[in-house]
Amino acid sequence: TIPLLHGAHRIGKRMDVDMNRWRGYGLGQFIHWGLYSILGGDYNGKHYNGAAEWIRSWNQLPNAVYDSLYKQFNPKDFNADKWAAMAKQMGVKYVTITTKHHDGFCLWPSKYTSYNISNTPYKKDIIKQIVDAYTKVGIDVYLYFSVMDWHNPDWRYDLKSASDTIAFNKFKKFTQSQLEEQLRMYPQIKGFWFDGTWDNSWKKSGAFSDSLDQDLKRIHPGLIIGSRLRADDYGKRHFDSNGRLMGDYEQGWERTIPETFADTHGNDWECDMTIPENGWGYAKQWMGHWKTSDELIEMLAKCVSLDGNFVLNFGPKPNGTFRQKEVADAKAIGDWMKINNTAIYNCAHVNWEKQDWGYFTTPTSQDDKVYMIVFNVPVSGALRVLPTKNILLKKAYLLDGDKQLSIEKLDGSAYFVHLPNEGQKQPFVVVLETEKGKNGKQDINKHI
Ligand SMILES: COc1ccc([C@@H]2N[C@@H](C)[C@@H](O)[C@H]2O)cc1
Repeated sequence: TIPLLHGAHRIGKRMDVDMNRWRGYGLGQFIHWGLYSILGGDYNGKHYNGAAEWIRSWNQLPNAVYDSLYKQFNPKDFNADKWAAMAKQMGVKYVTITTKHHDGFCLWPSKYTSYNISNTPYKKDIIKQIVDAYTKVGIDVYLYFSVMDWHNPDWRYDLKSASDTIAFNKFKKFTQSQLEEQLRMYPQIKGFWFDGTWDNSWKKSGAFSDSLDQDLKRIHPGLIIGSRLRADDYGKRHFDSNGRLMGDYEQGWERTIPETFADTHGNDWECDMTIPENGWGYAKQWMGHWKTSDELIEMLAKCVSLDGNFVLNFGPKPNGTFRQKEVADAKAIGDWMKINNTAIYNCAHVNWEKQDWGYFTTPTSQDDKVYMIVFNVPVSGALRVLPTKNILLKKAYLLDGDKQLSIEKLDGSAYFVHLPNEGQKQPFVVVLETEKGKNGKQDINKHI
């Protein structure tokens, strides 16, 4: 291996109580809210089709115009308790909220820049209200923080001169000050979600990213930080020059989900997903296909079946309310979770052969129980199950209502679980109770 000072300092998963809680969340909410929400991807009646929170960077409008939007920010209908209640009904266990996106505007009253919420007509601390309201209903809070800051004159994309280095050193101090300020002001938070760390200036700041990670965790033991913060001695990100994950979980699955367990490299990971095709901040016109709640529930099941968490993004309007489609999806997911969350919360991957009807999960607390989250019922109504060697199926029943299902032993160690022929209209869960077989020989293959 390559000797590294600022590579991964841990091999394998974090197994402390905070990370075990993170591992069991299953479902989270992302919220992107800021000055970009005012424009919603439009300017002067023209709609631009990039991600709406990036409008400042696409030169659709003069920077000065964008940077004065804070004078209009006054979300009259914002009510953090209503946001938290919607999230609670949806069944999310954690929320990640933008405190500062790439545009540099701070939703909290930072003392390190005047470009913050206290200088808007709204004045009040949005982050504190959200942290308090979500914590009150038992949802853990994580803070999104963009390192890249288009508003700060000391930000640099690359370090090409002594003056770049002097400016960027000031910028790094500013960054650390803002993060330590957030830890002091919002001690209830459980972690940071970093973004904006792909440029050369940060790739050349591996030592700083390592010391920052350690400083924040020293101030706030148990803090959870994903793999998008750090760069190693050679500018490698997420995985260091020896291929080891730098961070408490793999934070790279943005609008995409691993296909197989192998794709997860056996790490903890999180998928962050938009309901439209792309775009995180409020957009008046959403791009492409609007995912249905059934599609979103299947993505959630797939993530949990592969040992990941599924985090769904919401982009509130400038007045602090959510668009109708987001409210409807939160309700539909919540209604499904109310019945089926046993197969999601504190569940993990099952290393049985993947089947077409859906996804397996297993409760981390019980290894003799397996859940089948069924999306595609075959016309035969027979769901094939191929456990790993020496695992036998004892019982099968519907999670919702306990109706017993008949199990048919097939050749080898496979089974059919036969469904009743009432047509389920929603994805549903079958519970399997298993037992270890005598370590007798498996049936030989009769088709010699
Ligand atoms: C293709 O490059 C990017 C860079 C940043 C992003 C940001 N990360 C998401 C979580 C949003 O904050 C988006 O603006 C998306 C795509």
